[in-house]
Amino acid sequence: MEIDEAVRGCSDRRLRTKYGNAVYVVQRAFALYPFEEIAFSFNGGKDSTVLLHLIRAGYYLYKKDSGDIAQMNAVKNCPLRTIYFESPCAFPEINSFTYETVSTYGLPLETIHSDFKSGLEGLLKEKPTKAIFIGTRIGDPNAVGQEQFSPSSPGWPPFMRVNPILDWSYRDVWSFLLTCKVKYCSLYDQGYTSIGSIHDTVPNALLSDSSTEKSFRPAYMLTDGRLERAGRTKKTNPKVEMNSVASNGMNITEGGQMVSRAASIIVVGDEILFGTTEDNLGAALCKKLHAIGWRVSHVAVVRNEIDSVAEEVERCKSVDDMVFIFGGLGPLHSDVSLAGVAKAFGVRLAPDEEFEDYLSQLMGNNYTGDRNEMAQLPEGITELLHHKTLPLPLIKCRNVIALGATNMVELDTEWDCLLDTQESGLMPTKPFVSKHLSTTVSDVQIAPVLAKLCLEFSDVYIGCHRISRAGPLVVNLTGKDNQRVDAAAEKLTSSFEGQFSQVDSCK
Ligand SMILES: Cc1cc2nc3c(=O)[nH]c(=O)nc-3n(C[C@H](O)[C@H](O)[C@H](O)COP(=O)(O)O)c2cc1C
Ligand SMILES: Nc1ncnc2c1ncn2[C@@H]1O[C@H](COP(=O)(O)OP(=O)(O)OP(=O)(O)O)[C@@H](O)[C@H]1O
Ligand SMILES: [Mg+2]
Repeated sequence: MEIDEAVRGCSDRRLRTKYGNAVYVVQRAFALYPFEEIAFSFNGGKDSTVLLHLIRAGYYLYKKDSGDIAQMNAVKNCPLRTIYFESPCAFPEINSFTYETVSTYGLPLETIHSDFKSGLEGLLKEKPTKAIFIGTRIGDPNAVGQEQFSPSSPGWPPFMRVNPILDWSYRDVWSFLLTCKVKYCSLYDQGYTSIGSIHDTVPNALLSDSSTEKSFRPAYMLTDGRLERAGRTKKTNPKVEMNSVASNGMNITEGGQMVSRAASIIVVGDEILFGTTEDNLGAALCKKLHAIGWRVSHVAVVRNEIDSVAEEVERCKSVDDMVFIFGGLGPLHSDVSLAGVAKAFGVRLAPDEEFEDYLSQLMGNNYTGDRNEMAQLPEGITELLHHKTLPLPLIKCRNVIALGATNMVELDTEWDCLLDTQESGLMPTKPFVSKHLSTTVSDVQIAPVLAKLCLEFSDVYIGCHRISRAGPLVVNLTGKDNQRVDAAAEKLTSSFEGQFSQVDSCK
């Protein structure tokens, strides 16, 4: 079978893996559903062209595996029911390619002249249809939340959507089409990278050829697959969303500067909970945040477990402006932090080509394993924060930033990069001012005075700690308004004339 031979014989390991997974899904679909109750949704687009050839290969392998040797010669093609929703707004090139292709491959075509939903209702009424192959890929607006086998949505007629190329990237699609040397719609050679209707689709401006004004380079030359839909004028891919920063009601600006922002820190590490290692990065990050006027509301240490991470992220992301997460990043079994973040946001992990490029530049082909786990990032919510001093960009999922630092030096570097990168959202706010007052007055005497002071100065943080049970008590007054901190300190010291002395820090 020419497709199977072309891919298995090629040197592109990633393509071979993607192909293997996709034809496996195709074969399982043939094993699960009667052949006559499966349909193939084909529209002449590049993704459905890939799918066509995967279905042909998968069908061949399915027949081969089921020992149907007698039929093997006849299984050159796969006469699967094919549905095409034809629209008067389709490009003529798409129409002609669709008709030509079904004829070349002997596909029985059912053309539908209505919208998807009512067309499918009609189809299911007419003929039992249990499963439909669709060329949906991650990054398509309708792909979020889908799996390789996803039942149709509520409100839609009941069938199984089978998405064999769900995890394929733009580049995978072109590697496949070019490796297999199969025909695709001519529009893709004229700079179209994703094709909708004639009213909302133009060639992708990123492929415009500067030497000749009106010509465009072919679609396979687009290097950044995330810009595949740049030629689609109406619907855009919401993959990279604006930061959604939780409001804590304190983010008023003063002279253009944020007054207060709050962060929480999640440290992921079983070994910290076992007591075998100590976390010092969390404490260092608290200091750094404090130094730029951010309040840290919460530091948590959680297990290397998806649910533990997800629960903590879920709690923090909605109450704090920003959440920092340390540990549990990488290819090991215990590196589940990003899976936890994805779960907290209700999305799943999906391959990110750009991140994968960074990984392969850094580590060659050794990092991947067959499924490139390290390049899987939470789908639709991830932004990469680049900085020239970082070998790998930092990962930001809405208001959660994953830090890869494992020691102080690395933390210092990552921190400087975050401050230097506007997209991080880590803006310095009005700095805190603090006064530390030490006294030997007994707790019993000081308690009612401090309680009253807290009520009167609710905008000043008033905390106390002791170095030892018998030693002096240090009262810490921290706030954003110098005068208010001074006034609170004045009030406290005047209540205990001569019994307080100011110290430089908490020590
Ligand atoms: C065979 C088929 C099945 C579909 N099933 C669903 C579905 O279950 N739920 C849904 O919301 N949309 C469904 N859709 C619609 C797609 O989500 C999407 O709107 C469609 O592919 C158009 O994409 P476009 O708007 O980018 O052209 C289906 C489309 C097709 C062709
Ligand atoms: N008009 C249609 N008729 C039949 N199937 C369709 C139609 N439109 C979309 N589909 C199904 O939905 C899938 C996803 O559509 P989409 O437009 O994203 O991909 P494509 O058309 O194959 O490629 P491209 O992204 O380049 O347009 C298709 O591969 C096909 O299975
Ligand atoms: Mg299309």
